[in-house]
Amino acid sequence: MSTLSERILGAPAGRYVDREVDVAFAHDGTGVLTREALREMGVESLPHPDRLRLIFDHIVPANTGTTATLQAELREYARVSGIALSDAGGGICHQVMSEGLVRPGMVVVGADSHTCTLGALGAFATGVGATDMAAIWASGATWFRVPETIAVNLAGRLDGAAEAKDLALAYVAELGMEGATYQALEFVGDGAAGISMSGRLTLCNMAVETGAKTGIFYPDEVTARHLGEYGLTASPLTPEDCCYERTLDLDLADVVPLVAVPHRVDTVREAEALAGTHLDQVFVGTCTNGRYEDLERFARIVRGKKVAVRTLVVPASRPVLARAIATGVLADIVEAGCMVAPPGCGPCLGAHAGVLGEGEVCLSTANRNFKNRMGVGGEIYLSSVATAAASALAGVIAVPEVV
Ligand SMILES: CC(C)[C@H](C(=O)O)[C@@H](O)C(=O)O
Ligand code: SF4
Repeated sequence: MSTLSERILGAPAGRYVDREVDVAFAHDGTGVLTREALREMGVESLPHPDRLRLIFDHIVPANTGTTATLQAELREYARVSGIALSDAGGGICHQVMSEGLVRPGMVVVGADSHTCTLGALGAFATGVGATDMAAIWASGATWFRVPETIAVNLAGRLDGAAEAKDLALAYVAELGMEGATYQALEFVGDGAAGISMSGRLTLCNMAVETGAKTGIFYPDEVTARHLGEYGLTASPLTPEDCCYERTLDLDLADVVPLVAVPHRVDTVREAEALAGTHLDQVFVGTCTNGRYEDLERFARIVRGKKVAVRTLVVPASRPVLARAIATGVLADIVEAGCMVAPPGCGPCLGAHAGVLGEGEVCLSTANRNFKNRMGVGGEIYLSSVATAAASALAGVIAVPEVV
């Protein structure tokens, strides 16, 4: 009787295993460092370039000459070494990978902490540092300590204005920022089946905010439907009754709109308690909440109205942007007075396009609200898309209505 991580890694929790890696990716930031580490290690050719990917997303388009030069060098490196490149504007690495590049049962590593997002597809997906990534690129394999698992047992259905992001904030608050260090979170229970792939990606995305190695869903009909869009298939797997370190029971019907307050992700309050809080900016996007389903929900709320505060919407990938254009969702967002920036991380980590000034307050749909993250002296509140949309219209934090 094993957890899904144990089944994929092929050994019981606590054991160290060497595993071939199915896909290993880095972005424009960590890619530069990975390239540098490979140079220092004297590695010239890579054994499996077909399993590697570079995805430009963190600072796109480049914001300075230095960034542009580094990106140009990395672009050239990808070309000569045969590594597939998703260039600026293609989207955020985790979103790009979720669009047909990851299948259940795969071992996926990314040089970015939110690689756990891809556990939504039933893969064992985790983040590593750039030096580890260089070793993986050089050898095609790495070691893992098979994690112990916490079951997040979901019952019922989300209702009212609550969405998967509120559930994510609820479990992060419950476990705390170190509550699952080096463990895996397995999302199980009847309630898991009712969560869309977009919602699952949001839930797994935030696993690392509890210190977890990964978050993971069992492949089921929702997974099969998602993969089917890319011509891929998946066999369903069901949880075995086993060996969890602990079980966190959550009733989805109890989840209400929540907001994480500065400067900790696990300091969460009901949106209602914060209603009226001053805002200078609303930011909708990121690997947490920049998918089509998110943009569509946002558009449904702001359609035919005008935002009352600076609002920035950043699609998570080019396909997300293209679909939002095709369906009219983007026009609704633009007509409501929002700015739209090219697919990528946007201002999530304070590098460009939407950085906060001293004392400015942002309500963001991202996953981290650490001090100074979006700009020195800025304050970040984290919420769902619906709460962000209601707040953008109100100009202050507001509770979303059921739509
Ligand atoms: C820049 C990068 C290494 C970082 C991460 O790994 O998470 C970033 O994506 C973030 O969200 O803080
Ligand atoms: S969107 Fe934000 S959290 Fe996600 S990878 Fe980019 S910087 Fe990191």
